[in-house]
Amino acid sequence: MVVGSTGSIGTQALAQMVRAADRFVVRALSAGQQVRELAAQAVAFRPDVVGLVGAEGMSADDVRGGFLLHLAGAKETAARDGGLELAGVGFVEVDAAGLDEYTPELIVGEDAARVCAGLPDVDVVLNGVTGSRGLRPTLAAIEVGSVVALANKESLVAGGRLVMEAAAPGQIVPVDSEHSAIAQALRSGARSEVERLIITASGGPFRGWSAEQLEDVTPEQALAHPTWDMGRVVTTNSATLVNKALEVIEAHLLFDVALDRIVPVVHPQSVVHSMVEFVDGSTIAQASPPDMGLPIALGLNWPDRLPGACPPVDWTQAHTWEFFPLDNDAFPAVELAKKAQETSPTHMAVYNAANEEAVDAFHDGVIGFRRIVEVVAQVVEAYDADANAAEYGRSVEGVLAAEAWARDAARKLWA
Ligand SMILES: NC(=O)C1=CN([C@@H]2O[C@H](COP(=O)(O)OP(=O)(O)OC[C@H]3O[C@@H](n4cnc5c(N)ncnc54)[C@H](OP(=O)(O)O)[C@@H]3O)[C@@H](O)[C@H]2O)C=CC1
Ligand SMILES: CC(=O)[C@@H](O)[C@H](O)COP(=O)(O)O
Ligand SMILES: [Mn+2]
Repeated sequence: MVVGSTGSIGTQALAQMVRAADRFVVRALSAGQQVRELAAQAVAFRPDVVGLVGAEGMSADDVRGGFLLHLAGAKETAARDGGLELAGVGFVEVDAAGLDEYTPELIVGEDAARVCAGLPDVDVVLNGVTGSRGLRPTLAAIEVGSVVALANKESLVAGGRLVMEAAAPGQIVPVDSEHSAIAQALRSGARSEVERLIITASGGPFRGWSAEQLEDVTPEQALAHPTWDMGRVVTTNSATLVNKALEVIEAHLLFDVALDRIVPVVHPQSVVHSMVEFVDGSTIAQASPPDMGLPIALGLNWPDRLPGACPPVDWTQAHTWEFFPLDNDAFPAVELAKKAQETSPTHMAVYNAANEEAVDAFHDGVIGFRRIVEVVAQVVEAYDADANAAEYGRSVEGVLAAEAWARDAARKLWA
């Protein structure tokens, strides 16, 4: 099943499932507000269950009504055209047999993703939701024993050890490109032979810029990622390097490697997705064009590869791959995260929540680009004084309380 099926990761996952239709049956789909798109996806994939949060202020009845209306429209189109054009997926052929009678069970409300993710007898739950709202769905899937193909890094970073301790070994399969690359490279040696993890970063649209140059950056500039086409939050996080900060912590938790042995390296081409250095001086890199099709397909089908998931590097052409150290002065987000992770079990939940608030404020024109990471730093520093920091890390409710505190503290900075 796919949580966040209408997003960038979700639609690319559906495209992979269309390509390898003999291997996948979609049991459930869940989305936020895109009712029309979800209804079309439902008609194309015929899940038993769909989940919808719905737009703010809409009643559950209105959301249901809207969905059923769009479902009827999508059925009509599919019957007429023999299929449906889905955003981010392409044209999907639809079998007319049983189409009229098809109506999925519909779960509506803020909890819809968690309910869908927690359905029993599902092999793999792909979590493609954005933000730490993905934490409960991740935990629900783990609890019922499904494999979690995890794109939603925030749930792991915010939940921390809680998530890793709830999961059985191998139950979380990384979809994030860097972590998929590391998981692939780790197959080259024993865990005891691993020296360091090298996480590549594109450097974002402002690679090489000084702190002063970053002062007047606009949302439009921040969303112009040089190599990847992704959702708004992760793209903004790439520009501030907060994405790399979250990914360093994600790697630390997933692969149980100490923070001082995880090295972020700027690689503007985004072809080497990360590397593992072994004790004998050998470095194993995973390379493919910047296309999430590969890590998504591998995450859904782990440990087996899906043929044709993405085109390979064209080795008949000349290529230049560059690697540079990170500029921690202009982009302090990674160092800040390492310190936060070492301070308490909930400091990264606070870091991430403050960042989510600051990213929204930046896009709303309330704060400037550089303020995003400054806000995160201020909120994390203020949290040091909270006597409950360690206690919060022992339960989901505690993590959510720490997050709520952080969101409030962040908003007060520009109120
Ligand atoms: N995009 C990429 O290439 C990569 C993304 N990632 C990670 O994957 C995750 C998803 O990113 P991306 O696909 O870019 O994000 P998008 O913003 O494109 O998609 C987010 C999805 O979450 C859904 N959603 C929004 N609010 C809720 C809610 N309250 N409950 C349930 N679902 C909700 C959205 O639904 P709707 O649109 O219907 O409102 C949408 O389907 C992030 O954690 C990101 O960091 C990691 C590596 C690469
Ligand atoms: C595709 C993917 O995994 C993103 O998380 C990507 O890594 C973002 O690029 P940056 O390296 O610029 O953060
Ligand atoms: Mn990534």
